[in-house]
Amino acid sequence: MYHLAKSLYLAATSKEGTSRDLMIDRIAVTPDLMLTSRTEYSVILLGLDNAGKTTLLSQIKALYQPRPEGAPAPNPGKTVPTVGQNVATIPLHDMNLKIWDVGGQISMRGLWQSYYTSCHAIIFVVDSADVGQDPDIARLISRRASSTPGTRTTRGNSGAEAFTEDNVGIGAASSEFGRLDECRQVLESVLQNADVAGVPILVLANKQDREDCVEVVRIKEGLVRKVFEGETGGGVRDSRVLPVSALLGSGVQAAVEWVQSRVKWNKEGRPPVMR
Ligand SMILES: Nc1nc2c(ncn2[C@@H]2O[C@H](COP(=O)(O)OP(=O)(O)OP(=O)(O)O)[C@@H](O)[C@H]2O)c(=O)[nH]1
Ligand SMILES: [Mg+2]
Repeated sequence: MYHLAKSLYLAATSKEGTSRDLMIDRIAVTPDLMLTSRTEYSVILLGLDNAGKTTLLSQIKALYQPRPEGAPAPNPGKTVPTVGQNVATIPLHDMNLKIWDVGGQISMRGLWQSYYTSCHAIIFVVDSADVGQDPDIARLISRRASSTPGTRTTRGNSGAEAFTEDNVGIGAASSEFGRLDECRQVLESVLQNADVAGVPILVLANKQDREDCVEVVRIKEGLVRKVFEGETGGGVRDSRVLPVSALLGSGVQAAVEWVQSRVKWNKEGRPPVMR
């Protein structure tokens, strides 16, 4: 009787030990946990409404997020104007990128600053088909000065005309410069914000697949370089201008890789979070 009880006890305890070990093993290799217990950097997508931020996020998800075998790739072309935010966690080999896509309509832009203190990089998306064929902000400013001598206009902080829902947006009357001036003002206001001082910025000249788009070099020289070198440029930071088509996916991988390298370089200034 004693021997029977002892062997039953040993069998019970050794089985318990085995199953606990197995459980620990299984927890250690669960893919979900591997995803969540990693270095995480946050990226915000900014830019005017209709620039292509949500399309870009969908394309990044389609390229980087694992999906069940046989599942169709999501169609990044179907979007509605973003009210609020979309967010996705993108697993890369050495980090997770948590990408926040926030609405670009005027009424949404006030929310952007609540993302500034915790972001590690900014992607500013420009619609390359809506900045005119010669997107040079110097021309824009001199044209405005000569066409309105002595007239008074409503001005924003940086001397630009104040934009309202009525005079801008995709439904507004088109001008030779498209939405270049609005884009300049919005980019300047982002750079000027002290909460994003030193944060790397990638400017994407999007919609490069469209026939009426302007080349990335024109956007870089005429808009981005002038804004960065101007008095509202906001100090020293890593920056780059790249061409993409969020719709077709071209250039998207290079954009993600640029962000991936820069958040690491800047990790002393903005350390990642561990999840
Ligand atoms: N041809 C072309 N169209 C694009 C591209 N990217 C976006 N679009 C189109 O542009 C429109 C607006 O795209 P969204 O991604 O919704 O723009 P958004 O920046 O998120 O706009 P908000 O949410 O209002 O801030 C949609 O019709 C997209 O299909 C692109 O690379 N090429
Ligand atoms: Mg959107």
